[in-house]
Amino acid sequence: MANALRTVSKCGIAGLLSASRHGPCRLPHLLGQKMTNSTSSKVKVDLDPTTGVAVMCMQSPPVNSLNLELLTEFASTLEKLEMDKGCRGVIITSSVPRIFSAGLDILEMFRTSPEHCADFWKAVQEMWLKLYGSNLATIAAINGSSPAGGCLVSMACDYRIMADNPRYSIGLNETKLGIVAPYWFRDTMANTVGHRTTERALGLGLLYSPQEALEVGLVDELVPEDQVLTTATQTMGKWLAIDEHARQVTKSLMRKPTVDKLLFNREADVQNFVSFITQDSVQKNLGMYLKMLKSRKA
Ligand SMILES: CCCCC/C=C/C(=O)SCCNC(=O)CCNC(=O)[C@H](O)C(C)(C)COP(=O)(O)OP(=O)(O)OC[C@H]1O[C@@H](n2cnc3c(N)ncnc32)[C@H](O)[C@@H]1OP(=O)(O)O
Repeated sequence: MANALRTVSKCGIAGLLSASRHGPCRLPHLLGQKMTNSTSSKVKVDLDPTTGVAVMCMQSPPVNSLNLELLTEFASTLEKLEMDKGCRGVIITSSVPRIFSAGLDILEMFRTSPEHCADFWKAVQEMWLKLYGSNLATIAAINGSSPAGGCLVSMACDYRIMADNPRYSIGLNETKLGIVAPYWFRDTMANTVGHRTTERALGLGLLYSPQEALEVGLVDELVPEDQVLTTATQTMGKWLAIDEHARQVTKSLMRKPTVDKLLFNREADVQNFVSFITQDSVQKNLGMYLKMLKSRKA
């Protein structure tokens, strides 16, 4: 156990698990790797070496939809920060005006091959495992709308600060697309807002206004739009003031059972996703939803 707890500080909750079941955590080449500032095409990283706080900014216009490329970059960026001894906390935000993330990129799931759907879903799993299981203190600076997969990213952080703008919304609206949020989306929400609120939110595919999201506990704080990032930076100070080992082990105690559920069933979850999403009726629903998105513009 002592070894396992030491491993958690390098590899996150998934690392704790892989250390106990499968030997040391994956990607050993990243151990000790330093990451200061980087601008890959879809994720910009700015690590302040004096505070150890990195800002990870999604920059994939028009709506930061989580496609295979963005998901892969997101996960690998987070992994590098996790391994960087100079990094202790990450703030996740967006550079796209009015949008945090439009959620999973529907075009990755619409009329694509089963093989592509499987690759895409593995990338969604990987992003969530890395973020929900991260040892770093994580704060979502939600500076725009955040439906479905965008809400998942927010909920996977330790703390959520949202811009107080009634035009923005956040929630798991999958049923509105005629699709079903998988159990680990549900679990992440239930761990955040409780079972009954999740049941209602998922059943009705609710997108909450920031004020409603605050009332149900889906976000922790609302601030004026121009103060989202500064508030996130100040709040990060509080998380980093806690003894690091105590904070990490506590986070692991809270999240590990949820992480483990997926970690031990990844392949079955991929198969479930592929057989669900490739059904004609589901494809028809996605097609209608895409059409609706486009017709709103006309
Ligand atoms: C077992 C299955 C489980 C699967 C779990 C699924 C999880 C998901 O995340 S599914 C995705 C759910 N997302 C949504 O429902 C959001 C849809 N988008 C919107 O509501 C809006 O686009 C917006 C509020 C995010 C932004 O609105 P606005 O600024 O007015 O921008 P447009 O609507 O004009 O969008 C611009 C452009 O982007 C396309 N688009 C928007 N969202 C997506 C998306 N999630 N995937 C792919 N493409 C998206 C939209 O169609 C427009 O395209 P063009 O008309 O070609 O410009």
